Amino acid sequence: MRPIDGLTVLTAAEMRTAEQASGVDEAALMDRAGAAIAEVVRRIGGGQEVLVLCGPGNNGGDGYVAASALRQAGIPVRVAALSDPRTDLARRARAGWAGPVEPIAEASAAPVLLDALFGTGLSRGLDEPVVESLHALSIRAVLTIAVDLPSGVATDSGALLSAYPGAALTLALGAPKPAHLLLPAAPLCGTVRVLDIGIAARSQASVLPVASLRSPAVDAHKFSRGMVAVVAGRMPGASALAASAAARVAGYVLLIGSATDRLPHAIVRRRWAEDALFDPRIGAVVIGPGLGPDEEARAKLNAALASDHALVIDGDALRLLDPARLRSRASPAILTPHEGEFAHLFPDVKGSKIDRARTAAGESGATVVLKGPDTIIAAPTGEVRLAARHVPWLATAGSGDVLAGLTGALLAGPDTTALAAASSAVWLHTEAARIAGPALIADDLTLALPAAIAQAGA
Ligand SMILES: NC(=O)C1=CN([C@@H]2O[C@H](COP(=O)(O)OP(=O)(O)OC[C@H]3O[C@@H](n4cnc5c(N)ncnc54)[C@H](O)[C@@H]3O)[C@@H](O)[C@H]2O)[C@H](O)CC1
Ligand SMILES: [K+]
Repeated sequence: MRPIDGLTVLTAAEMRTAEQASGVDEAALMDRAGAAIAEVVRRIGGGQEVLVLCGPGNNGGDGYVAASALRQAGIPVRVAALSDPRTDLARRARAGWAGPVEPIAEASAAPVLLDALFGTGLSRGLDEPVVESLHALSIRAVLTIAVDLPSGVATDSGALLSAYPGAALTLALGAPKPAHLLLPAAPLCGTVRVLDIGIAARSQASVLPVASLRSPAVDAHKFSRGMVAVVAGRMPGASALAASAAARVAGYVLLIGSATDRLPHAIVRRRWAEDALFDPRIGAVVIGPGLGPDEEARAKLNAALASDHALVIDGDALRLLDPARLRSRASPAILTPHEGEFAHLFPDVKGSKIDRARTAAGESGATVVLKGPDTIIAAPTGEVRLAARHVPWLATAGSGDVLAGLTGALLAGPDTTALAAASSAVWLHTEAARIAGPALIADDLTLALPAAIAQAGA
């Protein structure tokens, strides 16, 4: 049983391909899955009675195998089914279960509820009477565990096809799926752990790994650690937050055109001028936090786009940007839109959150950080990282400005890529929020960054 950080994420179709490519007989895979599920249930169920709910497909098949293994281990276990099994594999698993099978509507509750109704094959919402039984049994259970996925969530989009009571634990088979990470499904999964069933998972998507940062090299100097220019605008507090966050990572932070001097003294200030960005030592420019919507903002964005620098484009600058202008630039760009900004930037891009982020990155040639409780980072290559953790306290003014500054600082650093910089920034941002704790304000995030950076190994 493994935590999901850094693991490859598979869609339902990719899971089927991986299963076929594994060379392992399908029945053997189901036996492994069922045995692994039973082992976890036995360990954490404390010997209490288990009720296994089995659906008609192979998710139900996993349930029958797990029930048989639990019974063999001496755990009291009952099985309730929706209908007879409909796949050969599930029929085989059902045949291996020596006990009775109750109709789900008549089943009485047990302290441990194992939901093996539907997995990756769910194609529509569960029938209403089934939803009602599931809720009634879950309310009376002490512990609800979902096999592979909570029954009712769409594997690839995380959409909720029918109401689900919520599991404490979801045991993902072989690999995490998008629904384990995307809203609204993700919180209904509870803790997600992966059971290894001997499948090699390959795809371009993975769960955001724990950031891995190195301390500065022994011979580091401030410029070799990275120099960031933060372009200020009409609301100086926002760029001050971005610069303050950047200063925790970069060796040198230049704040350009800011009207506030309420800043750490470590941040160097300069007036805005047409040539303000003409400094070859600049490793990345952050533009957007507090920039404003006016002509001056437009001129600053034009200057940033005309420069050779790597860019982090956030906030107000996303309202002014034509993403087509990024295509001709040689240096990387990172866009950090929330859903509203994304819709403004890419009005024709539709699909699941993963599809949209990936298409936008492919079209613009930029790395796209589509922010939200289920932040997704997509690179133009099609690579995608899905954030696994979220701290709701991050929904506060200035939080995005801190992320933009942090992203710029990491992008300006040595030996990195836009995808790596954005990934580490998102991880550090959440970790700083976790450390700052409830009722945080954005300023607290900058103060918590040293501890977050230490957690990332630096
Ligand atoms: N892929 C693997 O490596 C392994 C997967 N295992 C398990 O198998 C399921 C996927 O099984 P599948 O049979 O494809 O799908 P489901 O069990 O999710 O059920 C599909 C079944 O149900 C019908 N159906 C769909 N939606 C509904 C609905 N709302 N109401 C009624 N019926 C519905 C559909 O037509 C199918 O007949 C995967 O999640 C794993 O748990 C293996 O056992 C291990 C290897
Ligand atoms: K399930």
